[in-house]
Amino acid sequence: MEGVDHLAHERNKSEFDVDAMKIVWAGSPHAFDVSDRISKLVASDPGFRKDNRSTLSRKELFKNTLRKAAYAWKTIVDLRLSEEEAAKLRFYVDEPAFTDLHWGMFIPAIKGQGTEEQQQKWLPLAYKMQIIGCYAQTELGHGSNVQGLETTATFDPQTDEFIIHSPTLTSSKWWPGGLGKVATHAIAYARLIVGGREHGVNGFIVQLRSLEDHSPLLGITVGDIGMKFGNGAYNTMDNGVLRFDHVRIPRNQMLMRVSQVTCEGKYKQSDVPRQLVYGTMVYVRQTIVADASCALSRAVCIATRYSAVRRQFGSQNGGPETQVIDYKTQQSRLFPLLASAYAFRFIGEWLKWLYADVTQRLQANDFSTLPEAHACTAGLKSLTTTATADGIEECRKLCGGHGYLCSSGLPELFAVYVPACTYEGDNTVLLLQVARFLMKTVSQLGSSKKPVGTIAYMTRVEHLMQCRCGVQRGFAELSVDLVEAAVAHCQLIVVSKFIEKLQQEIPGKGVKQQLEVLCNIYALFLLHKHQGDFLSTGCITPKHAALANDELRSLYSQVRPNAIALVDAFNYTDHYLGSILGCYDGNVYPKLYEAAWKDPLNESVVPDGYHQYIRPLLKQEIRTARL
Ligand SMILES: CCCCCCCC/C=C\CCCCCCCCCCC/C=C/C(=O)SCCNC(=O)CCNC(=O)[C@H](O)C(C)(C)COP(=O)(O)OP(=O)(O)OC[C@H]1O[C@@H](n2cnc3c(N)ncnc32)[C@H](O)[C@@H]1OP(=O)(O)O
Ligand SMILES: Cc1cc2nc3c(=O)[nH]c(=O)nc-3n(C[C@H](O)[C@H](O)[C@H](O)COP(=O)(O)OP(=O)(O)OC[C@H]3O[C@@H](n4cnc5c(N)ncnc54)[C@H](O)[C@@H]3O)c2cc1C
Repeated sequence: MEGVDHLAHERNKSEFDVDAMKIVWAGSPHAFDVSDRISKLVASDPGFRKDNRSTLSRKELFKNTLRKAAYAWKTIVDLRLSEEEAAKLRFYVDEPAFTDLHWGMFIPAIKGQGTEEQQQKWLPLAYKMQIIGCYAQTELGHGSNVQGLETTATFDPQTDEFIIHSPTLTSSKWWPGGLGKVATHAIAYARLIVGGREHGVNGFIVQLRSLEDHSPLLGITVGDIGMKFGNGAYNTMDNGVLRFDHVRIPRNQMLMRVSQVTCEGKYKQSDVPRQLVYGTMVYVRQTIVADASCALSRAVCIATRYSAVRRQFGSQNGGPETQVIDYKTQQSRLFPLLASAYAFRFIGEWLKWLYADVTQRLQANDFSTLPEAHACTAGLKSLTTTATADGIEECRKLCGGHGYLCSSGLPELFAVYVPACTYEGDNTVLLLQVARFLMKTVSQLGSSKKPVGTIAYMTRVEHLMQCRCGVQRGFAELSVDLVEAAVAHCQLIVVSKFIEKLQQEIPGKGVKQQLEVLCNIYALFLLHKHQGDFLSTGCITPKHAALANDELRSLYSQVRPNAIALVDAFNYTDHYLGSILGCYDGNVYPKLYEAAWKDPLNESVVPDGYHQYIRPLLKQEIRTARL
């Protein structure tokens, strides 16, 4: 039935003020207002239609993305949207594009690693999109090992230029988004060579394509690396390959905040740490953490609404069957994900604060919190993206067979999201960085350097002092355990920050109580999942483990009447969700039925290929049967 809210009875059950929860989710009344306005603007504009992505060929898909990006830019300019509104527009347009790398990495790299002069020259062009940039770091042979990159940038004092060169096949740049077909410029990372001496990897602004006709400049070979996982999904992005054949660029196109090369060919290092060359990655990891809650909450919203619509078994005297959301097993898989979505929302907020704080300190030449910021961004990026990718897949399974249909929105969401476990640092490689930071902290326990911030708890964990000799046995040998320790450390941060959030004043009837329930679910579910570790280390007794389990069951019952309202609080439009199973009104079956008939395969009753392949088969069977 059109216009009927099939989930109204669920909404009526809720015990808290959903509008107040929407503000908590958005971060502030202002953030809610911007998000609400822009999401409706995108949803109501046919120019941002996205329901046909999975049926387009790669070429059609890519051209459509170019159109959308241009249309989005025109909307931003025509409506004079603020930076915050433009970022929201990008979010709700919901289509990875070259613009992500331009705004998300190229511009931040110039801001973070360029001198004042370089920023003044390049940023105005980039802000107006008169040049389009990408971030070309990864090569065919090396991604994680940044120091292993092979591209060279050799200074030529005769001409005051750098010669950028790809000496081997494996030095070809490989993966950068936006590079394949669009970017006019790249921040290319290369080994700096001055006067025959190497000075590590640095970033260089290199023009790739003509600003007149888009053809590659002399010495540049560039193209797309090909189809990626899933239909639609990340194939809207032109991840590229790039080779340099002795490409010359002016000296002042080396990003010179961290180190400089003079026209006489002198190499100088600033008094800022070399690791700032990696600063753009820290920035993006922080944004990826903030984004994880969006992707997970979207999947959870779909699975929760559908679980309330779907009924299987349990009919009594001809009455309705049981809603699958009422099965305890369904709740035990779904509600921890709902709790995780909220937990990641708050950890994303906190990390944003931490990043702003470290940025401010760096500007004042205080580098003391950089290692912690690196460990937090790396570790939380790893934790939240792994949990989100796994969570989206679990939501697909929670939706049974219909979850496997593209119209559920879940296959594409998974395919778009899962590379987040790899890009901006492979998740295991990043956890090893956290482990290294933790072990460094352990080695300093007992010295005058007291751990602060997220590692302050270490002074209270006495047995860590005894661990020190164990780690000396070899980091690599113990790396599997160290990675587990790194995850545990990051989980502790997530739980602590959720608890801290609850210590703040949170207005709205019942809102805080709901968040307390979710926080307890998040923490107790972890305890339950890892009870073997907790028991074997004597942190809990079997009685504690059993109590935790009982408490979890009770918490799930408390969430149940509020589940639909808790996902309504994400305030997602049907356009953004892109899912028949997750539609607001819960009118799933008629919509699924209608959508099936719109599939291109159903355009004709008899399929193309019938005369060529089906009919001859059938005729052959008849002949065989007659024999
Ligand atoms: C539709 C159109 C709309 C238009 C709308 C327009 C408006 C739009 C507005 C906004 C849109 C914005 C959208 C943004 C979205 C962004 C999308 C992003 C997409 C992502 C695409 C992907 C990009 C990439 O993948 S880029 C490549 C990333 N590569 C990696 O991450 C490589 C991983 N490897 C490393 O990071 C390192 O090599 C390493 C850390 C693993 C090891 O490095 P190494 O040099 O070997 O270092 P090591 O010896 O281990 O350590 C030396 C010491 O340095 C410390 N350290 C390491 N890294 C860092 C760091 N980053 N910061 C600080 N310190 C670091 C390390 O701990 C060591 O310290 P110690 O004290 O010596 O122990
Ligand atoms: C969709 C997508 C978009 C991307 N966009 C960009 C971009 O815009 N710009 C850009 O420069 N790059 C980009 N990349 C590249 C990306 O950053 C790298 O792929 C990523 O950093 C992982 O590096 P790798 O491919 O070298 O993996 P590898 O390091 O080869 O990883 C392979 C395996 O080895 C393991 N491994 C590696 N090193 C260690 C170690 N020290 N100890 C233990 N295990 C280890 C890993 O855990 C993994 O299991 C993109 C990648 C993808 C998938």
